[in-house]
Amino acid sequence: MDLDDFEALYTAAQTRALDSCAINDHQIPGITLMSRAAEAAFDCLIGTWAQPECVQVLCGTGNNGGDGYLVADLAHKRGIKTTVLQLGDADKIGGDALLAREQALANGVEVIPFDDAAVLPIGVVVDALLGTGLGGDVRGDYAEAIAEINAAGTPVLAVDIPSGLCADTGRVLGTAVRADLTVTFIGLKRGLFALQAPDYTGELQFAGLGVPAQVYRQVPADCFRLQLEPLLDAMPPRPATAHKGLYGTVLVIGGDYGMAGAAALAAEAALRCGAGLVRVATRPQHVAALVARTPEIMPVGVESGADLQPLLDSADTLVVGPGLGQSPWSEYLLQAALASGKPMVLDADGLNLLAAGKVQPRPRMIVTPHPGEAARLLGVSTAEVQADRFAATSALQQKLGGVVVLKGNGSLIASEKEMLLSDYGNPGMASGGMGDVLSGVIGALLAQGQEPLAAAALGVCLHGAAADIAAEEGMRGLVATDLMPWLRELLG
Ligand SMILES: NC(=O)C1=CN([C@@H]2O[C@H](COP(=O)(O)OP(=O)(O)OC[C@H]3O[C@@H](n4cnc5c(N)ncnc54)[C@H](O)[C@@H]3O)[C@@H](O)[C@H]2O)[C@H](O)CC1
Ligand SMILES: [K+]
Repeated sequence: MDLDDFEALYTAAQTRALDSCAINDHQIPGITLMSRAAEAAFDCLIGTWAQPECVQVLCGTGNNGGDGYLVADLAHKRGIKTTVLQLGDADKIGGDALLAREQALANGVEVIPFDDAAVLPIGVVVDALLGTGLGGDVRGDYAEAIAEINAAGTPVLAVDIPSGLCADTGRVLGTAVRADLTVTFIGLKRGLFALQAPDYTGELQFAGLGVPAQVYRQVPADCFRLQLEPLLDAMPPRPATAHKGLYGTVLVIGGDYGMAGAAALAAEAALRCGAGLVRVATRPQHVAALVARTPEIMPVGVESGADLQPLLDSADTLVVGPGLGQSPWSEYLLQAALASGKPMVLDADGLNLLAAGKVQPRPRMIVTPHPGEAARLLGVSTAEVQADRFAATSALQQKLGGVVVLKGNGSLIASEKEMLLSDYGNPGMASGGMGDVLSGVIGALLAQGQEPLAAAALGVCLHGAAADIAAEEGMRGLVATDLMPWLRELLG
């Protein structure tokens, strides 16, 4: 996998390092960067809303506010009625932000203390309150200003990041601006793609501000935003001499009483993603139903060790967990699967048995927890996992080894060295069975020779992209089976 194919994502600290590298090592003055940021934001504003009747710019006392003053200056010069509502104590403004404020004032821009004004429900509002300098939950007037922006009912452009959104995690820190458009500078912040961020950023535009490429080599990123196309290119074309033996045998292990459907979904997804053969080790009572649903899969009823071993021997890849349950039967099957040493995707109840200490992890697994399963595996609350998904995913990877997929908005895929983010997918995926399909997708890609990280990355993006197409007919009522035709179409 070539990470150069993907956009780098940065933390707030890394973005500040990019800024200072551009300023100190490449002699681009901070005020020049700020002017370029303002020009980029203003161009997006005009490009989106043409000539608004007025522009209200809410400015904080830091450099995000500095950007805002220069946006106001540009709007004023364009003949647009412009007002700056200024938060905080003007005496606190320094550095480049002070230069920007002085420039706007000198050019006749109206600047009013926020305390003496209100956000009016007219024109376009520009949010230049808080950027990457946000520290902790939004305090005092800033919270009030955000509430007024969100209540004004006008189009909102957020400068760099919607104020109140954490650039590192995507969390809303108390409150945040709901923007229609966010123009972010120099580096894509990873928080713009995680958790609730899409509900707050609106359309996202990036402006590099003419920072030399060398700066990005001097400040390396440790997280990358996946794109489906380059990952698909890694799947080799099928030769004329293709036969099913070339594309691996996937063994799905699961489907305890009442949960045969989970195993069926994983098995069908594996077939739809190109596995050569798919077998299912499940309760004997489920065999007929599974065959009836998908005649191409080969379910085998297992109750004892003797039954399972031949299936493990003939499999290239295991998908353990869909509908596995947590009974003694479940535990036995998982123990045997782990002992086989075969490449494995471990999901659902397989993860819960692992978290309960019923089995020990082994290297080279791909685990695919949702936040609750990750929380159990880490011994923390789900809220703690969601509070910093990046940290939780790294911690779980360090604990288990192998590859960890933390599902949810902005799914994360981590190996020992890499952290990858997929922002494919949509809220319609919040329905039972989606995780079972994902585990089958990844199992099929592993069986076809993809390395674990590549199989997980492609599988997550494929799964989310298929759901995005299926959701075009409506998010509510989107079910896991709806993904099947699109998995096949996207893989080609
Ligand atoms: N560095 C550059 O050359 C460029 C920076 N850009 C813009 O600058 C901001 C980052 O600016 P910074 O001064 O570091 O911080 P902020 O303006 O984001 O905020 C600091 C400001 O806010 C107050 N504050 C912090 N936390 C809170 C809180 N929880 N509640 C209330 N108030 C808070 C703090 O007191 C400061 O006054 C970056 O995002 C870009 O927009 C240029 O774009 C590029 C050049
Ligand atoms: K902002």
